[in-house]
Amino acid sequence: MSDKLTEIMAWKRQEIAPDVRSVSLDELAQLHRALPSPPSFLQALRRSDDGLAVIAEIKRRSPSAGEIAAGASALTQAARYQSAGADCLSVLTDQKYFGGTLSDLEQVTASFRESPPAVPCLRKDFMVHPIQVRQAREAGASAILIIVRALTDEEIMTLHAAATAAGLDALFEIHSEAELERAVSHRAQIIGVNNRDLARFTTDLAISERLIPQFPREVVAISESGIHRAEDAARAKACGADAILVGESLMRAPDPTELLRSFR
Ligand SMILES: O=C(O)c1ccccc1NCC(=O)[C@H](O)[C@H](O)COP(=O)(O)O
Repeated sequence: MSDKLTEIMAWKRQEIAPDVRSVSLDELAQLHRALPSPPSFLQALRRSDDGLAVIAEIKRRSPSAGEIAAGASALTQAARYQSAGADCLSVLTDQKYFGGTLSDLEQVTASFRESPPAVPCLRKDFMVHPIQVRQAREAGASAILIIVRALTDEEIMTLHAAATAAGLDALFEIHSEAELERAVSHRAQIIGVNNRDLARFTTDLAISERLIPQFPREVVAISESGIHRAEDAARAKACGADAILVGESLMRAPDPTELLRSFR
């Protein structure tokens, strides 16, 4: 595992420790039945026009970029993405490294319920325990993130089962062939290639170009990170990506609608 990711994961385990308790699959299934069903993340990624789906990320800062949009309102940004026609949103809920909160996610999903269309939201955080899956479901998320390299197979199995019981999709994030193999062995339906090397903070779309053609046919393929312009999106599409996940360039764009259109 990379140094920064090791540091973030260690912090995350420490941060959630006070909230950790046993969370059964029954409890999550009951919660799922009690709450309104979130819109499907998986379905939104499978565009009927065969175009590239866009997952637009709300991200105020990051370890690699530093401040991106300090103090930006998650609600305002979500409304901009919604009117720009984003297929899904990714809402960073980690405070320490990314400046996000769970409350951002709650507010965004509530605003979509009040003013449709309800755009499916990924809880973008460093998941280590089913309690975070419960929080994600309560906050109105449609999906959670599973970073393959950061977790043991047992942890992945537990998180995946928890997500399924709670009615959430799981985005498996990978950066190598070995991680792809692990994601496939867990029957991942959605796999994202992170083009960012989390050790050196360089991004290289060639990682998507190498890995996505090796995906099983039925898996939804996402190219993540370092997508700034139409040509980057075209490269992702050309290697077989169904969707792209874009943070920094959309957060910095004076007009996300125009940039998002250019990606398609
Ligand atoms: O972005 C980082 O610096 C980072 C560092 C350590 C762990 C994860 C990190 N990023 C998470 C992401 O996956 C990106 O936010 C996402 O793919 C969007 O990337 P970008 O379009 O380049 O902002």
